[in-house]
Amino acid sequence: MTGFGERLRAVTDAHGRLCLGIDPHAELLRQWGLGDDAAGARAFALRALAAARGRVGIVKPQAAFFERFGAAGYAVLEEIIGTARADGFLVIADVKRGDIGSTAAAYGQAWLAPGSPLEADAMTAVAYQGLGSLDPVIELAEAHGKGVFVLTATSNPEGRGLQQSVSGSGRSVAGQLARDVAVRNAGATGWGALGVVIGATEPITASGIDPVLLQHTPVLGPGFGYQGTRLGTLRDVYGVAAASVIPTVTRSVLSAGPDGLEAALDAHRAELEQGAS
Ligand SMILES: O=c1ccn([C@@H]2O[C@H](COP(=O)(O)O)[C@@H](O)[C@H]2O)c(=O)[nH]1
Repeated sequence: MTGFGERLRAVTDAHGRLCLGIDPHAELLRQWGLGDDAAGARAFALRALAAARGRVGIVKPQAAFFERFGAAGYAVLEEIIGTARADGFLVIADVKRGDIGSTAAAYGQAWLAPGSPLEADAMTAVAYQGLGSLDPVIELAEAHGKGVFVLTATSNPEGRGLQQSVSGSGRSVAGQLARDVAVRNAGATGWGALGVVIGATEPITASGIDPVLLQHTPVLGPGFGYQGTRLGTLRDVYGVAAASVIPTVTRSVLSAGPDGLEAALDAHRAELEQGAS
């Protein structure tokens, strides 16, 4: 079985590292002339996938925007994840799940178990109950070539007080968590199956994260585009960890409307390439 890190590397080698978020916000559905309902979210997401084909290899549907529509929204999310995976996209389900271990295990089964209706390639998870509480999810992911991205330093400013506070170890909470994740990936030859989410809205060192540690840890990087950070500044934000970052853009592409998506994606890719060179 091919591990998640290797699968992620193959996709980024083929299509670049940019990840397109698929978030059917009510305002975007209106702007696109679609209903703010499950049918509108379906048309929106299918159009976004069509634009992404051949331009990016990774997509990140945000479950919240489908959950808004209850069972009908979940049916759409199932279809979108399945269609995207069948088309060869690597799908990161942005679900931000976490709980005591036995319940976390059920989240893992929902989003990562082969054959599950919502099976994705990776999911986002929350370690507020301790990184160890996610062990069942991480073990399930490793057994099936899947990935788990743990929120570490988020892009929203409200997270900083908690995430930058100094823990008993003398490190910031974010810095300690990043270190604990890196330790688990230490045996990997390339990227491991356990990633972190580190927002792009301020340099990662401000959160007490040592970028040198992240060589084997894939980093999901939201906060580019709509939240204000330019893709061209990737290196300034992540330092030596920049090579491990999967930068994510959502509203800054999707707000271009159904007829402007391809051009917006091409412009974002070009800006990322400039910054990476
Ligand atoms: O720290 C975080 C973690 C996750 N997100 C998610 O990423 C996208 C960002 O969308 P934009 O339109 O590019 O702002 C969204 O789904 C968030 O839930 C994040 O922004 N920050």
